[in-house]
Amino acid sequence: MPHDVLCGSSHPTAKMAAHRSCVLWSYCGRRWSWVMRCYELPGLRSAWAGGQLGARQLSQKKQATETHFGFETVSEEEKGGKVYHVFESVAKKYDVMNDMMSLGIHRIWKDLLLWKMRPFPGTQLLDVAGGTGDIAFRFLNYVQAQHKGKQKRQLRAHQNLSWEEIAKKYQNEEDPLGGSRVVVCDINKEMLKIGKQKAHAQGYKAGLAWVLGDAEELPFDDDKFDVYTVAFGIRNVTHIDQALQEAHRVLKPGGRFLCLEFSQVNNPLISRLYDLYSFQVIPVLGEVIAGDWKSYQYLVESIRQFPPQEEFKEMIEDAGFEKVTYESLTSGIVAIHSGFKL
Ligand SMILES: COc1cc(O)cc(C/C=C(\C)CC/C=C(\C)CC/C=C(\C)CC/C=C(\C)CC/C=C(\C)CC/C=C(\C)CC/C=C(\C)CC/C=C(\C)CC/C=C(\C)CCC=C(C)C)c1O
Ligand SMILES: C[S@@+](CC[C@H](N)C(=O)[O-])C[C@H]1O[C@@H](n2cnc3c(N)ncnc32)[C@H](O)[C@@H]1O
Repeated sequence: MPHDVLCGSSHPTAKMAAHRSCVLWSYCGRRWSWVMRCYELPGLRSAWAGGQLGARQLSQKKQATETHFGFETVSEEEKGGKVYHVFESVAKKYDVMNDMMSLGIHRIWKDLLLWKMRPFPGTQLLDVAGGTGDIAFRFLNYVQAQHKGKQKRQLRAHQNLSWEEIAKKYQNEEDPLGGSRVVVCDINKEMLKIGKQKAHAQGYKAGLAWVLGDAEELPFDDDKFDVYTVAFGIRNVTHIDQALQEAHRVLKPGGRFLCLEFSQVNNPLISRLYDLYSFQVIPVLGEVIAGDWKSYQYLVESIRQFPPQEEFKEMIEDAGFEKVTYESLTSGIVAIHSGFKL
């Protein structure tokens, strides 16, 4: 019964909670303890139990300072520190964990993000919550390959060049990226440290900068970037609406917002298997590979707290983006949302 009541509610927090309870119902069956945890969300328990105006007003006041960290209710001040600790703790094993958990599928999702972006020569990209640099490295590979292709086509077009002239053209090429640049911005020093080590080991140098910064308060001027990406990052931010407004602020008019994030699975059978896999396998892998069950428990819980495709689309529109669309991948395990600053 509470499930129906919550699903019918129009209050945003209740709507999100209703979504969560739907997810947990389908997974939990008769595991009442999990269902009860849904009602421990900010404000909901008192609104449900009290059912009186006073209690509701009180809970709404509480909502202003409380948020969630996975399935746990924490104060907004606490959340940032807890998220910081998670990524500080997993940084060294982050990349190997992603390959193990997804059997490499996360690489395909990240490639698809780049193919969707189709950066043009000279693109200025800001990759927020960029962590160990996966999106940035893909971007550099893409623009370098694109620039080489363009150079080859230009040379082929000049039929009568001597080999010396061709060699000279290659040697004089000052910028193999054709003016494109990427800034990786992340709040976590340890994640950036691993990213920089990877960049050094893999030979990425030009066109790449690492900046310590908060998605909610970006250390960049207005109208600076052509593209803003955030991959598996926005779910961890305390005030998602603020991060979206910051994305809008730093993009140039005409600039594009692209977000790759976990979303809602749309196939009931896959959803069941995915829930089983998430809750029974991922924390175990976290413990065995990274020696960190809790951080991977947080990962799977935070995925269930994140709004589904349509709701997140509306949040992006509320931040001022236009022509907002999304594409669900792998049955909705993840989705790529896109929007433009016009
Ligand atoms: C702390 O925060 C974080 C830390 C991080 O390291 C990363 C992130 C951000 C996240 C990423 C960058 C991506 C990370 C990727 C994932 C979280 C995984 C996403 C999951 C998938 C792509 C696989 C989805 C799985 C299914 C659709 C269900 C299929 C599952 C099964 C057939 C297994 C069902 C499980 C059970 C019945 C439970 C008992 C099973 C066992 C003990 C055997 C264990 C089996 C395996 C290890 C096989 C694993 C199978 C797959 C990966 C399936 C792949 C197939 C498909 C996609 C169809 C971050 O925030
Ligand atoms: C799951 S990782 C994603 C890393 C990378 N984008 C990828 O796709 O592999 C999430 C990242 O978000 C960062 N993060 C969390 N909260 C943040 C915030 N408020 N501002 C900037 N980065 C944040 C974490 O430090 C972490 O590096």
